[in-house]
Amino acid sequence: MSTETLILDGKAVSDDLKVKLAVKVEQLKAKGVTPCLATILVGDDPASATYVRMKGNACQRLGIESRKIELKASTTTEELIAAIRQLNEDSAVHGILLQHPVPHHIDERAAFDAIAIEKDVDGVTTLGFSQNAFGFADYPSCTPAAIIAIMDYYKLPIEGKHAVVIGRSPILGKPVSMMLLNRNATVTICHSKTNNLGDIVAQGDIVVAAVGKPKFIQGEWIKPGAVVLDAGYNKGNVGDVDYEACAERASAITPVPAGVGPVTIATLLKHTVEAAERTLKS
Ligand SMILES: Nc1nc2c(c(=O)[nH]1)N[C@@H](CN(C=O)c1ccc(C(=O)N[C@@H](CCC(=O)O)C(=O)O)cc1)CN2
Repeated sequence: MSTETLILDGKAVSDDLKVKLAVKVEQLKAKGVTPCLATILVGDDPASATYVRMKGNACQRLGIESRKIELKASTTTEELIAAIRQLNEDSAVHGILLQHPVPHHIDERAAFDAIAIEKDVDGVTTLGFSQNAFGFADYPSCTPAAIIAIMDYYKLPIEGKHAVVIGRSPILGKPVSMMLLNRNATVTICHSKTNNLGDIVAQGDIVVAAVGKPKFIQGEWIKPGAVVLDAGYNKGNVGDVDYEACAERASAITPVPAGVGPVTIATLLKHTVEAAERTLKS
């Protein structure tokens, strides 16, 4: 790795966010409101169970209530939607998180869209996505928001830069592309059918890896001085970026672990606290 390369420390960014959140949680509690996040886990995917547990633990550490809903793998779309509607109606619940992915037989889009917009702290509904695309979402999707938060924390410029996003998922590649566009970057979105991927990545001043394939982004693709953000969370805590090789050329890079991941969780907590604050205003 070049000695010049800045390691973008997600733990530092998330700790900074959490310090501010702890104050807000205390203020809310003094007013009789305990922020509450309901997490829904369907089935028994061990990685998903780990992520949900991490979210619950993070809530607990900050004094946010977390309510864990665990549904069996055979749950139908209708049953899942009924559970979500119950949480929509529960005034003690401020945010709802449905862990992705759900088992294949479930219509995940329909389930996401059953979440009331004011409780969509994970930014997964079609309406939330659209609001984010227009640039006025209360709760943009958490990993995209985490990527922007890391860039802002380190004062890395976005405006005028060419951002290359690899991945087009509805909770990551697409929303982060819109957020970068709304910050006046020129955005290229690449995906599994993109020809000459390496040549396109090599044009990026900012490279966001959200492809879901371990060590997929090669060092020789990276333009010298580019900022590399790795949103990958593959098995064994391996990112989408070949870290050592990319760090040789990048001016700044997020590691995995301790890069985008912790900020994603802190962002979810931030949105939950904001949702609780909004109930006092309405
Ligand atoms: N409904 C959602 N589902 C999923 C999302 C999401 O944002 N909303 N994102 C991913 C997984 N994910 C959160 O759910 C997630 C993955 C990894 C981490 C993280 O902090 N990882 C650590 C390493 C893990 C560890 O310490 O054991 C790190 O990078 O340092 C956070 C969130 C898919 N599903």
